[in-house]
Amino acid sequence: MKKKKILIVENEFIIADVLANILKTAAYEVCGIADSVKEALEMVAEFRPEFVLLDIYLKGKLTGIDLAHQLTEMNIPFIYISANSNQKILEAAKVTNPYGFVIKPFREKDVLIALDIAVYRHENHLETGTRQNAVLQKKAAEILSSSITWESKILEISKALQPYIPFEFLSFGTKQEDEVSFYELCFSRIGFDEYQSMGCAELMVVTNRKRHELAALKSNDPNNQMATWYDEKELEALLEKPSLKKIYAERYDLKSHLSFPIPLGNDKWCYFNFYSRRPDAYQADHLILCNRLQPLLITFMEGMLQAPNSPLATEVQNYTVKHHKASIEQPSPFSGIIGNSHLLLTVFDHVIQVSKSDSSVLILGESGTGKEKIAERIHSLSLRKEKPFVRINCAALPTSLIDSELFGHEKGAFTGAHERKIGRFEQAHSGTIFLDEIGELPLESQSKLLRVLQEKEIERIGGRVTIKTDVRIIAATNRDLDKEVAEGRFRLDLFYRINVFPILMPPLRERKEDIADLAIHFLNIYTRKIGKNIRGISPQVLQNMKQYHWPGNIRELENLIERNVLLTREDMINNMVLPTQLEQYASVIPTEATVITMSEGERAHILAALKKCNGKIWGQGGAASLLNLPPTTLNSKMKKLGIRKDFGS
Ligand SMILES: Nc1ncnc2c1ncn2[C@@H]1O[C@H](COP(=O)(O)OP(=O)(O)OP(=O)(O)O)[C@@H](O)[C@H]1O
Repeated sequence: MKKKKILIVENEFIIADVLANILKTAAYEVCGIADSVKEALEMVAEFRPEFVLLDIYLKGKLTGIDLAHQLTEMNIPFIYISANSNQKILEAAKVTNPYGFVIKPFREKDVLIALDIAVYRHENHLETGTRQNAVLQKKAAEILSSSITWESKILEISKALQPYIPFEFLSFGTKQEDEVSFYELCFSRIGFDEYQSMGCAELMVVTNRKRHELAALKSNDPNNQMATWYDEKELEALLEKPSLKKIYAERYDLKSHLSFPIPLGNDKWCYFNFYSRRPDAYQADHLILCNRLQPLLITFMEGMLQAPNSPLATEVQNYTVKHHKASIEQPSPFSGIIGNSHLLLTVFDHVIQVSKSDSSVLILGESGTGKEKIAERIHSLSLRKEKPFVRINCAALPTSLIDSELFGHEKGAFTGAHERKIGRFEQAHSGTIFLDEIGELPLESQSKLLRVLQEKEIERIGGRVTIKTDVRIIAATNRDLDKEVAEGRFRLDLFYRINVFPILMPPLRERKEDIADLAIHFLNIYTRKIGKNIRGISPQVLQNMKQYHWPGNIRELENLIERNVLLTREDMINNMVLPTQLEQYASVIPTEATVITMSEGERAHILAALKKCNGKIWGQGGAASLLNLPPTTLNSKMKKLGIRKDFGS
């Protein structure tokens, strides 16, 4: 095997020397030792290391964290080796997404295991990248050769990008050349595979503006020539002036943005402008991805220039887009998993992205958010779908039985082992094992599990032979594993090994738009099961359900619907007792003991804030900042609650 080239960035000579010796003995190639960011960058340029081990404090003003950001942009993986325990610095280091973290003083073993895990994770990352490119290339060729309309082709390529660059809204357009020409095509995501399209004609109707007015607004947008991302704050700053982007952001409640320009030759440019409702959907990683995808998209757009009726080649002014909704031709891979909120759609995108690979997946989220459901779906969409899916709940087994449950035992291995037992890993051979509640696994079993993951072989308890296993790992936990690692209850090396592809399940209170659909879904299930004829749930009950905070998430909602189906005597659920949150509102609304609904409480709260700010919403001293809400969210809440800007209602 080729020796991996490693650069050490460490200002303490003795430690650097010890590290170099450890690495050389383990057959790594140390291509240099730098003691400052400046020197490190020179060595990176000269030797192109495959990995960097870096300390946080170095010679000079710049730190290892500054270097880490640059390494990310150059796509060079790194591991921190540091004695720093300052929480703020550790947080800043974590944001740079290292491949590992070794704490000083370290043992030889710590460094080698961290490197081993980092190499595994990076290879996984590269494999995913190569696969992504191959998949996209194939997809782009299929789209180009298909006989669908021009705008459908743009939609299809945007959809193909969705798993890699997530968006709830996308505008595709050309650079604004003059005051008259104007070309924009927008897609708003309304379901997993459902998008609503808008062309120039619709934009004119929706915004109540003429073409030249839209053109003037668009000319206020910056013409980036490189992919650029904007988080919530940066987007707010970008949208201070009236512009087309501002209209989109306000109308669709968009919080972050990534502009991805594609050069078409002769100083012509087109743009894929991605927007998300999440404030932090785009990061530096996306710029690397854009860089990688740009050649592919240039080829695609060149193909599109040749396509019949290409608005890029013909007179743009004559072009209008028919309003259409993307049709769903195939059954959704997520049927049975209810919800259309953008947070859940992001989870679906991640599932699609990871399911075909063999990467380990770590599903994080509160209890009852659907982690197991997602784990099953990853398996059923994977190439292992015909093979076993074996679930084990690490919290449900007594410590003494975990090892024999996971790895099996031989007859007579311990008192009570009357028969040979095949463990779950063996049962899952060539399939998937789902380690639920992995955060509960005792430390001793964690070491054994790590060994199995590294060596891909197991030994039954009391057995002498090693058995090869080929098992894909999906783990889930509702614990904060970072904290568990920090407090010594979870092994750092195991954490890095399983945390290759994290998927975060949103709590129900953050996707309230899914509550009504879920409630109806469970109502249908339980009326059928229990044999009652209940037509629906009253709007008022649904409204109250939306105000509730659902600590038990979907499981709690499911149980509540089941109970209400049992209890209801009418043909409609008109009453539902929910644990109240009224105490929370009591301090906000100083009325007598009058019971008010949640929306009344929200309305009173907003009105009070508007009054205090004299009706000002945006900027400093505005109601939005007082309520700690983005102004766009406050605006849409006001619209929903029927509060006018002059704060009448
Ligand atoms: N989006 C969804 N649509 C329909 N049913 C769902 C959805 N998400 C979860 N459920 C249902 O909610 C219940 C809880 O889901 P699940 O067991 O997957 O959650 P979990 O996060 O694994 O919980 P725990 O951490 O407690 O094990 C299950 O009955 C599951 O079928």
